[in-house]
Amino acid sequence: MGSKQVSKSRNAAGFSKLKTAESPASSTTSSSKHYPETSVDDYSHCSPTSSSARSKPQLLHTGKLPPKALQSKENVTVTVRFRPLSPREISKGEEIAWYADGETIVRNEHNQSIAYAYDRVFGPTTTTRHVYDVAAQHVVNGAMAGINGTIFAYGVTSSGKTHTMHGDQRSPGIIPLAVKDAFSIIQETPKREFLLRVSYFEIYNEVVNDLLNPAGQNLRIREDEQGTFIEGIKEEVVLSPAHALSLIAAGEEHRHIGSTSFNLLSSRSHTMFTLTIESSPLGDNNEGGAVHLSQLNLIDLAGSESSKAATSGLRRKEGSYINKSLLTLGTVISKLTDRRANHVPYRDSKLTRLLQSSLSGHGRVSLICTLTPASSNTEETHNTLKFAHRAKHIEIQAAQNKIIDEKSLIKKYQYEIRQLKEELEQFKQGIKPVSQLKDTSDDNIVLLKQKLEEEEDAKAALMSRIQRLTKLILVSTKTPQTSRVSYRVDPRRRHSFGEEELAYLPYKRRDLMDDENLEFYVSREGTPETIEDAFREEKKTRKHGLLNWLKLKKKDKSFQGSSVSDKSSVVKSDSSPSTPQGEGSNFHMESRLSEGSALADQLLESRENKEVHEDSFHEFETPETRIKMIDQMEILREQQKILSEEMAQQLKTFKLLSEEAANAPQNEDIKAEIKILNGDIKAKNDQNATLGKQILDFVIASHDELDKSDLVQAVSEMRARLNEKCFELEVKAADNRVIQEQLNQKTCLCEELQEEVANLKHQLSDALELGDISSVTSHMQQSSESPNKNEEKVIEAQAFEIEELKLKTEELSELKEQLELRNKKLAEESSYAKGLASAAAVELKALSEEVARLMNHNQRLAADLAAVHNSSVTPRGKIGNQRNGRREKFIKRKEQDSSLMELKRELSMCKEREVSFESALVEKVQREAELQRTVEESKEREAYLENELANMWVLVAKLRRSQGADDSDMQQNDHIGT
Ligand SMILES: Nc1ncnc2c1ncn2[C@@H]1O[C@H](COP(=O)(O)OP(=O)(O)OP(=O)(O)O)[C@@H](O)[C@H]1O
Repeated sequence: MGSKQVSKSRNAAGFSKLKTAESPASSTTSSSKHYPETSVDDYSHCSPTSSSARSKPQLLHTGKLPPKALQSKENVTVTVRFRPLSPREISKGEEIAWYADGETIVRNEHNQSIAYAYDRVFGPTTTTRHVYDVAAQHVVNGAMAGINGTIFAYGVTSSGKTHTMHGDQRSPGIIPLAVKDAFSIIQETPKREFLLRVSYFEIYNEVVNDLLNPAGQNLRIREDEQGTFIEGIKEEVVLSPAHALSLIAAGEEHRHIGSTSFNLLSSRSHTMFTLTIESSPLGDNNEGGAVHLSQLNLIDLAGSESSKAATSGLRRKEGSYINKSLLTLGTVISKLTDRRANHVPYRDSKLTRLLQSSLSGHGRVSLICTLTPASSNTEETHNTLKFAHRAKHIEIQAAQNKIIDEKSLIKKYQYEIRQLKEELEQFKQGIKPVSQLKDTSDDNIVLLKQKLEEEEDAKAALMSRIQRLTKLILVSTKTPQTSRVSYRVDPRRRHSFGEEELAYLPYKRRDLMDDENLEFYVSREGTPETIEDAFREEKKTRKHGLLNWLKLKKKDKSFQGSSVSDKSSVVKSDSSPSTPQGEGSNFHMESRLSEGSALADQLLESRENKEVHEDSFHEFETPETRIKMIDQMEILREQQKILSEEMAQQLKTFKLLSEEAANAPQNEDIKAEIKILNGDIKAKNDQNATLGKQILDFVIASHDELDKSDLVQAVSEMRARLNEKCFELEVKAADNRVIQEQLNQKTCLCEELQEEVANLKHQLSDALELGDISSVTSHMQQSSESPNKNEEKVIEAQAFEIEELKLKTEELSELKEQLELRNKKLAEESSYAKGLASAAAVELKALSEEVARLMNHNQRLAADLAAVHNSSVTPRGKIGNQRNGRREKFIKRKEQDSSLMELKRELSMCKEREVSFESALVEKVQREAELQRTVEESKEREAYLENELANMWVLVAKLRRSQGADDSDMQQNDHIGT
């Protein structure tokens, strides 16, 4: 069984750099050079799909056609596959938003003018087998002929990618169909021999994990002059479709799958299954023939998730990684189709890094876009259609990779087989039959017998190695003459899966959560346990396919007691006699195993197989180990056969010797030979019995082990769930740690700022104490008293600088003092002016009151005067009295006039004083403003001086430090000097 670890495996480019391993199936280190050739010896040119697959899509609603230049080149094959509306969508009353209009057009139900054309559009009832024939078969054919190929499914979550790529037992997907087809092509190509190996990995949250080797986590993507590759990924040589499918099934166990609101078993990672194909012309003299090397990459992408998806925690994190990588894929495809773009961002995600060679290289690419017709997904479906439309314009050039380098793995094995055969031939010629050793003495006979045994051992080892290597190289069982058409394969090749192969496919993979189980899911929707349970149930159901098969096999064995290899022939597909690989799931049994197997050494084999046999009791948990079991059974049976053949030969010799002994009864040598031969035959008989027992034990033990496998599976499931929970917790813990760290950082920052403020305050107050300066300077002076003459000048300069700084500081301090004094004076003046102003204001107020009083008085007098004047106009009879009265009044009036004059004078004087007070007040206000300005200026000056002072402190500190460094240098120099 070819299980090996290789350190490197090329990616989609098909560039392979292989590394040594011990087992025959191991890859070898090689710097194989291969050159793409434009002449393609392809098995697919007669594919019915090729013509349609190469027509261009056109965006009908814009009326745009692809440029002419594009039409002349080969493009990515882009097909679109609708899935039916799911029962859940139907129950929700969803309607069809997009539909397949004929074989090449997708149209929008609500806006008929929006339509896209592709190489082929598959409706919801199309079978995966038909999708394979149209979208994948030509890529597989090319890969078998040395042209790299990549097939990938793209679409939103739950649109049917995994259904299309993996499928289930009722409807096998593109991957099993491609694997089956690859082996069929080998059967149909009798002129070449092939070596197939597989790798399987996932990209989960931007981390590459090996699905064939659980220890291979977080693998690195590396690049060299030949392209991108994954460092340390495991590659396994495969011998039959069942073997390859068993590896996928084992790998799927490790893939990240989780339940989302859209899909109960949603792929949370992108997976890439790579089949590496090497082939060379058949025959022993094929040294000159070029080896074809290619890779077939089968990719199941995780689905893009819309923002509508109500996810949280881990699922959201996964979703964002998935969306980001798919977005990058979209950007890369846009750039590849935009002739003006000079940079394609392949490196932005691991997915695009690994797809780089496929998208930009010399291989065939087929993109299958899966769609849900549901109206709730209209926008997402439209985006997928646009993505598919862009992808159609990527130009590719299919070319065959031919390796000229002798170090290709198949060449290496072929060379080794030749060498071993030659060695074996030499051995055969070197071993003399016992009957030729008549003249030798007894001692010599013992020695010769020993030598003979050793040679037999070596011969057996050689045989065993030849067998193993031969088993790895796959050849057609058909002779070139019986082949229908050499190098051409029937385009309508059909793949019927044997029971054994189907067992590796999920029984009913990822059925919609709304299928038969819909009610169960819907009725209790929202409760996490329910979803969990459903998820578990679903996973269990998925495994039942394999488990049932194993149980079935167990029964078969107990009833029939026949070997597994026999069983494989029972599994031969009678349903399709035209399908070569359907004729036997153990393809390797039809390889060149039988060639020269008659002389295998049973001793060595039985020793090796005893170990294998014992180990194998613990290896029934996975399909992979089951394959090992089948192989080991085969080996045991093969050994039994070889042993029987050898015993028959020895019996023949024994018969001859007995006849000789009867003719010459005196000949002791013959008797001795007979004795030895007898012993040998007995030993072989015992070994045969042991082998029989081992086979029986093997069958019995496998029964028990198969029962245990249920338990083992349950435990591994629990373990997987536990791991998932742990991972979730880890993610949460990591989030918490990040938040905690951020909080700590903020607190630290706050503390630092507070410290800085305190420091600045402190420095300012220190700077004000000038005494410090002198102490610093004196310290500097002290430390500057260095004996080192070389440094004297520097120290002097520094001392001078410090002196200067000191002077400047003093000057500044004086200036500051003066300014402070001036400030003080100005402040005093200002307060005095303010006092004056307020006094003036009070006086002004008093004066204005006085003025108001006088004016009132004036008015009263004026009123009196008017009254007097009125009364002076009287009759003549009263003239005498009146004359006296007039005089009195005249005198009175005169008096009043003079007092009025006086009042007026007083008033005008008051007014004058008021004006003068007012002008004095204005002057004072002006003066005050001036003083205020001066105060401001002084403050500014003061701030400036403080700043200067702080700068000087910084300078002083620097000088101090440099002085310290100089001192330590000097001390060091002194130290070195001493
Ligand atoms: N063509 C189809 N015919 C019938 N059922 C289909 C078809 N395509 C998908 N389905 C069903 O739809 C469901 C979701 O499909 P699947 O798991 O393949 O989606 P997906 O795109 O791989 O989702 P995710 O990206 O979440 O992994 C499954 O139950 C599947 O059986």
